[in-house]
Parts: sequence; structure tokens; C-alpha cells
Amino acid sequence: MAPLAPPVAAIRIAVRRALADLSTDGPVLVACSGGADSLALAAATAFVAPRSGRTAGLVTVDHGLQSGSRHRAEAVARWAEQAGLAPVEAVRVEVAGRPGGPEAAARDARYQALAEAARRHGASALLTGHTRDDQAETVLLALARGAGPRGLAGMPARRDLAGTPLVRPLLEIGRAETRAACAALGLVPWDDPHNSDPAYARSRIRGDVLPVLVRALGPGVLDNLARTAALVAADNAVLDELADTALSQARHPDGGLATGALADLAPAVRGRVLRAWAHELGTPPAALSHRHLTALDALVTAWRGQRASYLPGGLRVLRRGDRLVSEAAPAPTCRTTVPQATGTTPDEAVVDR
Ligand SMILES: Nc1ncnc2c1ncn2[C@@H]1O[C@H](COP(=O)(O)OP(=O)(O)OP(=O)(O)O)[C@@H](O)[C@H]1O
Repeated sequence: MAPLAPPVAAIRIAVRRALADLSTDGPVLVACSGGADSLALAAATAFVAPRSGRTAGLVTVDHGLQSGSRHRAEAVARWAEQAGLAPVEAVRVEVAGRPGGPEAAARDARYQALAEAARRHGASALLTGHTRDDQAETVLLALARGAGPRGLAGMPARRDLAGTPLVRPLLEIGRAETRAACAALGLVPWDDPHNSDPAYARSRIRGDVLPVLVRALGPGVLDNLARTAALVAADNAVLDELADTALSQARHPDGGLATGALADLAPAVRGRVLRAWAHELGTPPAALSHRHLTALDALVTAWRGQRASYLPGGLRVLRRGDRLVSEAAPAPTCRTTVPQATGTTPDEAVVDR
């Protein structure tokens, strides 16, 4: 018997570890584009799942944005069936008409379709093929955009996607390894032209920036960036817990938050409390910028009778005596009359893919 190629073995071990933490109710579903990362993940899952008493299926999403995308989705689905994965689905989504740029709209449609497929099949988890390289790119992008610790923590190995755990087993595996694993298994991955399209910041990080860093600082830079993400994520978990407690203690009996309790908090905790409160009020997480939070913070720490702070989601927050209170923002009649706390920097938004 030919020896097992090391990248194939490494990916199987990573998948086995990720599956060990999951419920055995329902199949795990691999989200597979047909690219090297998710193809290697799907092949490893097809091998590992039955050997650990599980079923594993695959979902591939056709965004309908490139010619031949239906053909690609069908080819991925055919391969999955013959690899022993079941259930297998190729889902077509409509990207047009969604908010945001084309990349964000496609991502939105994809995750919605993946969540719906997971629900349809009662999946115990959805697995995606994000690698250590994706993580390094995410951290660099976050750094370059001035993100806070939430952004610098990169993508979590596990998060919730509309009630289904979304798990990333390959965050410690390099992209070179997924390519090598595909080659060793005789699999021909699909190359997404978007991945090398310089119109996208992530492609420029991937194609231009990271190679320069690796040349200048050595190949360890990828591992190091991913390690930074893991270290920051661990600190975030503690700060988030502190903020959780602080939020419940800052609730004012008459509604809203008590400014005195907020003022006593360390800035890192207060920022998290205000962020969590804004989410609770209905502000979409991705729309909340650093400037919104700074304006909220100023109502507590730099109070000089200023007017309301406006939040995305049609809300405004005012200071009333010793409370921060929220109310629906009146519809703007003229742009210049509404003091808007704007800002495109995603602050600490998770730069999730
Ligand atoms: N069309 C798709 N259908 C199903 N899952 C997808 C699709 N596109 C992306 N994914 C999932 O999201 C992950 C990240 O995709 P992305 O395109 O951002 O990265 P990538 O490094 O190019 O991954 P891959 O090599 O798997 O295409 C993929 O590994 C896969 O699990």
C-alpha cells in the first residue's frame, strides 16, 4: 500500500479533531466550492466521518455569477456522491438585489443557503474550508482597516450560523497543504477567478502583500499571524464575559443604562458593553462603526449636554440625567439637519468570510 501523503494525513487528523466535539445527531455538511481548500476538506470528511460513526454530506452553492457556474456545482455534487457523501445538494442562489457590494451580497446569499440546507437536513454542523492562510489574510486586513480586538481575533474555529454550528477544521492547515492533498488524492480543484482578481482587497493581500511578508520575514509569518488571532480571541473571551456581567449591572431600573455604572468601567469593557447594548437595541452588528461607539462613549465620559447619537438601524441614543436611553430616530427630512455618527471602518466587526 502506498504511504499516506502527509498533507492528507494532517487534514484527516484536523477533521477528526473537529468532529469529536460535535453532536452525532444528523449529518455534518461540508460547504464545498470545489476549490482546493473545501475539496480537501470534503475528501477528508468523507474518509473520517464513517469511521467515527457519523454521516457526512455536502452542499455546494451556485451563485450564478460566472458562466459555467452551474456546470461547476453539478460536477462538485457528482464527485461528492461518488465519494460516498450523502446528502448532497447543489443550491442555486439569487445574488442580485441584496445589499452591499457584489462580494458581500454573494457571501450573504451563500451563508443563507448553507443555513437553510443545514436546517433541511437536521445537520449537526456545517464545515467550511477556511485555512490558516485565510486566517492570516483576515488578520492583516483587519489590522490595515484599524479594527479592534474583535477583528484581530480573525475567524473563530466555531460559531453559530442560524442555529447550526459553523465549524472551521482547517484553520491550522496551510493552503499549500490543501493543494498538495488534492494532488495526492488525484482531485482537480476549481480555481475561483475572484481569488486572484486584484479588484478585491483580499486578493491583493493574498497575491501581493503576503508573498512580500513571507519573503522579508520568512514563512513563519503565516503561522504567527494566525497565532496572534488565537491569542487575541482568548483575551476577547474573557473581556466579553466581564462585559456581559457589567451590562446586567449597568441596567437602570427606569430603563436604559446607568451612566454612573458605565463611567466606572475600564474603557475596554465599557466599549463592549455599549456594543452589546447597541446590538440588543437592533443595530446590525456589521453596520456599527468605531465612530458610533465613540459617540456613545462620549455621552458617558465627555458629557457636555450634546445631542443624541444616531445608530444604524434607525435608532438614536440620548442622555437623560443619569441614564442612556434609546428611541426610534425621526426620519431625516434633510441630510444636513441630522447629526449622523458615520464611519465606514468596521471597528471591531468580525471580518468573517
Ligand atoms: N460556492 C460555494 N459553495 C459552498 N461553499 C462555499 C462556496 N464558496 C465558499 N464556500 C465555503 O466557504 C469557504 C471559504 O471560501 P472562500 O472562497 O472565501 O475561500 P477559498 O480559500 O477560496 O476556499 P476554497 O478553496 O474552498 O474555494 C470554502 O472553503 C467553503 O467551505
